[in-house]
Formats: sequence, C-alpha cells, structure tokens
Amino acid sequence: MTAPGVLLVMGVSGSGKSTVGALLASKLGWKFYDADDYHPEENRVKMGRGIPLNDQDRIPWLCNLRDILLRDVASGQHVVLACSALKKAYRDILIRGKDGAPLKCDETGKDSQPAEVKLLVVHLSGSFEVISGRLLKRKGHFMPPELLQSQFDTLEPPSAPENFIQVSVDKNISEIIATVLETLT
Ligand SMILES: Nc1ncnc2c1ncn2[C@@H]1O[C@H](COP(=O)(O)OP(=O)(O)O)[C@@H](O)[C@H]1O
Ligand SMILES: O=C(O)[C@H](O)[C@@H](O)[C@H](O)[C@H](O)COP(=O)(O)O
Repeated sequence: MTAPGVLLVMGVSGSGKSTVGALLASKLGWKFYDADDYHPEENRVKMGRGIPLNDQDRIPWLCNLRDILLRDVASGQHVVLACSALKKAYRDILIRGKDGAPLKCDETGKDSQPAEVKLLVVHLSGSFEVISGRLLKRKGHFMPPELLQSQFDTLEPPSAPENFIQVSVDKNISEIIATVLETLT
C-alpha cells in the first residue's frame, strides 16, 4: 500500500492506543501524538468525575488535532496519532475538518486540492471483558474504568468506504505491531 501520511490508532479507552501508537511511531520513525495530551483541562476533569464527553466537548479537541495533522503532513512529516475517534464523524473531522475539506488556495487565489489528510485507521478492537480487565490493572490514569461502557456505547467501528484495518486486542503487542507494519508494506 502507498504509505498514508497519518496512521490513526483508535479504539475505546484501554484498547491499547497509546502503547501501540508509541511503538509504531518508534518503529516507523514517524512523529507520535497522543490525543489524550491535547484534551482541555475541562475534558479531563469531566472524565475524571466519571462523566462521558459529548460531541460539544470532543469537536474542538478534534479540530485542534486536525490542524496539527494538516500542518505536519503539509511539511512532509508522517504521523502516528493515538486517538479514541470513536464516531465516524470524529474521524471525518480528522480527515476533512469540521465542515468538510476546505479548498486550499494556490498563490493566484484559485481553488486547488481539498485539504484532505491521507489516513489509515487502525482500529484496536476487543471485548468489554478483556479491555475492562486491562483498565482495572492500569495505574495512574485520569480515565476511570467506569466510563468504559459509555465508550462502547459511543463506538462506531470503522467500515467501508473508510480506509481501515481492524486488529484484535487479544493479540500481543508485538503481533499487533507486525500486523500493522505488514499492511503498510
Ligand atoms: N495487546 C495488549 N496485550 C496486553 N496488554 C495490553 C495490550 N495493549 C495494551 N495493553 C495494556 O492495557 C492497558 C491499556 O493500554 P493503553 O495503551 O493505555 O490503552 P489506551 O491508550 O487505548 O487507553 C495498559 O496497561 C497496556 O499496557
Ligand atoms: O473521546 C473520548 O471520550 C476520550 O478521548 C476517551 O476516549 C479517551 O479514551 C480518554 O481520553 C481516556 O484516555 P485513554 O483512552 O488513554 O484511556
């Protein structure tokens, strides 16, 4: 496959996004962003209190991430982004922005290419039981395991025509990394 500009490692809380994303970026020599680091304080406080985020909380956060991706891709930088991106509309924001890809203008002011980010979605998919077991063991994280059910309720797994692969979280980390790297070659 032609290498995408961005690998989006997505899934519910505890599915392994941060672990897998950081390792993939290191193997590929790509830049790594963990979307958790970009949540405004209000979002972190809300989740910390056990209240799930809603669209209003997530959309500005996703728009900010989209701006970061666009900037990096425009400068030729390849990126791995670990981000829940639970709904298709959220992934669309990362790819095309909130109002669909605005047209980029060239120096003459004429419209040229839409500013779409070429992105491969890696969906880390698993059962509630396996993932909640991992969350209960994870220490020092602001996200309470009690929010996992709402994450599953919100999740819209990627489907055609999205550019995606689904990888089971039942695999060990090395197998997950190998599967993604094989897809890229
Ligand atoms: N494939 C896996 N097999 C076993 N443990 C895993 C796997 N992926 C992640 N973990 C563990 O599960 C926990 C949640 O992973 P993490 O990367 O924090 O998930 P997320 O970023 O999606 O919330 C961590 O303790 C991590 O070490
Ligand atoms: O969209 C959301 O509701 C959040 O982004 C959420 O999905 C994310 O999982 C938290 O930020 C916790 O972080 P972890 O995914 O690392 O548990």
